Amino acid sequence: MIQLHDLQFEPFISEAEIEEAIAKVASQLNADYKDENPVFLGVLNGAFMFASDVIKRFEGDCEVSFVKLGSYEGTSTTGAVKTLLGLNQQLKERRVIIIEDIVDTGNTLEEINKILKKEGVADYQVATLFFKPEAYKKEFNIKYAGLEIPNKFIVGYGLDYDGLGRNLTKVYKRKE
Ligand SMILES: O=P(O)(O)OC[C@H]1O[C@H](OP(=O)(O)OP(=O)(O)O)[C@H](O)[C@@H]1O
Ligand code: HPA
Repeated sequence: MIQLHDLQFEPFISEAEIEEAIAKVASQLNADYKDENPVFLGVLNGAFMFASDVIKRFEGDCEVSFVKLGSYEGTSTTGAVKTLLGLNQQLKERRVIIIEDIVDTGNTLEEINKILKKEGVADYQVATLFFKPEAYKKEFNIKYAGLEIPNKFIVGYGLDYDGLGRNLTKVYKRKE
């Protein structure tokens, strides 16, 4: 059990399970994009760890870029996704893979959809380490999902509770 701010969290997903999920996504990305010179677009802050681990396993040429979006306060979404750091690279006619730590309600993804449509990319897909199907309310298909998880608030491996917990190497869920 760990404590972050006022809340307690219990172990939920082990390092081995995370490793296996990363390897699965990496092998799918290698199969689909190896000769495509894609752009990996990481969504900060949460995706920094997954981006590093999955992109290291990519075996073709690729480019890496980041945007910074935010919408969570405490353990819930505000519903308003703010762009805190926008694109700094031309993505016109490029194949883009959005790298997320988690897709939850899909609000963040919807905002990125808008950004990428304006850029005129060739196509884009999402690769996320964690996916909460019960919480997801949008149409866009989540093609690459490492692990589907129930609708619980989690921390660790990039994910935070009010700034804490991103450095944890396994994932914890909020104690009920
Ligand atoms: O599908 P959604 O409900 O939009 O949730 C997913 C988003 O929420 C988290 O970001 P957050 O807004 O907490 O910012 P952070 O990455 O800086 O922690 C996470 O990193 C995803 O980007
Ligand atoms: O379960 C979560 N934990 C931390 N941050 C998040 N952002 C969306 N869902 C989550």
